Amino acid sequence: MKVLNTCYKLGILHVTVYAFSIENFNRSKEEVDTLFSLLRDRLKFISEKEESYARFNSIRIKIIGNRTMIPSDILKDLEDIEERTKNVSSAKVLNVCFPYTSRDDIVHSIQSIASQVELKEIESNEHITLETLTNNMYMGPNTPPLDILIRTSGHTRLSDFMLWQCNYNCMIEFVDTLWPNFRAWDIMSIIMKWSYYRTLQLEQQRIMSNKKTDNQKLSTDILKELPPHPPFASITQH
Ligand SMILES: CC(C)=CCC/C(C)=C/CC/C(C)=C/COP(=O)(O)OP(=O)(O)O
Repeated sequence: MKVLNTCYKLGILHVTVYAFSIENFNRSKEEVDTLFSLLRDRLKFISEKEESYARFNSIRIKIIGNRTMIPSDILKDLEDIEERTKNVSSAKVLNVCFPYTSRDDIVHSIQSIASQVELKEIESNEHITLETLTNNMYMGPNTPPLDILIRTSGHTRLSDFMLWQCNYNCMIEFVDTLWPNFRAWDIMSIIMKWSYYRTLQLEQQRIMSNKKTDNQKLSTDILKELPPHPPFASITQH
């Protein structure tokens, strides 16, 4: 909640967490059963304690992923939370990926498009476009672009998370911190870093559009005009 609140306070209204991957079903039955029973307890707690629920009340919670894989009692509780938070007045969204993998998301998107049109129309290719694929992902249409993807725990792999959404400008940040130790400051330092690089990028674009000189001179000019490296860079390098 602290990380989430920091994001919302800094104006990041869409936050997505990878709660459980489809691959996680391959862990031992004992581990999967334990995780699901933890989830059952937690869901019961959220539903029973109005006070706890109220903390979530201004946040729209969406379940992103393959619902056919969720046990029916858990799915019912999750959809109940989705329903109760669907019309919240604020624009804050928490996407919970459960159970999810990007490749399943992409297959689901294509299947969803195929179910909407005749097979012979699909053959003409006009229905499979960047836009239709994006709009039919589990996140649904009108989802803002992904700006920052953070992988905790020191692993430098994405474990099949948001591959489609990692577009040209997305910053991917790998941190050594384990998720239970991840604090508001960790998210703040990453956002400051992103904000610096984004400013840099926009500044480069501005300078490029203002200058009509040769490329060699252009890169020297840009270097001279850019702001100095931020003091917080050393903090993000553990
Ligand atoms: C109550 C509840 C549902 C708890 C879920 C806890 C849990 C298993 C979280 C996993 C989160 C996740 C999908 C991490 C991806 O990396 P990974 O470590 O799974 O990927 P890897 O296989 O690439 O290491």
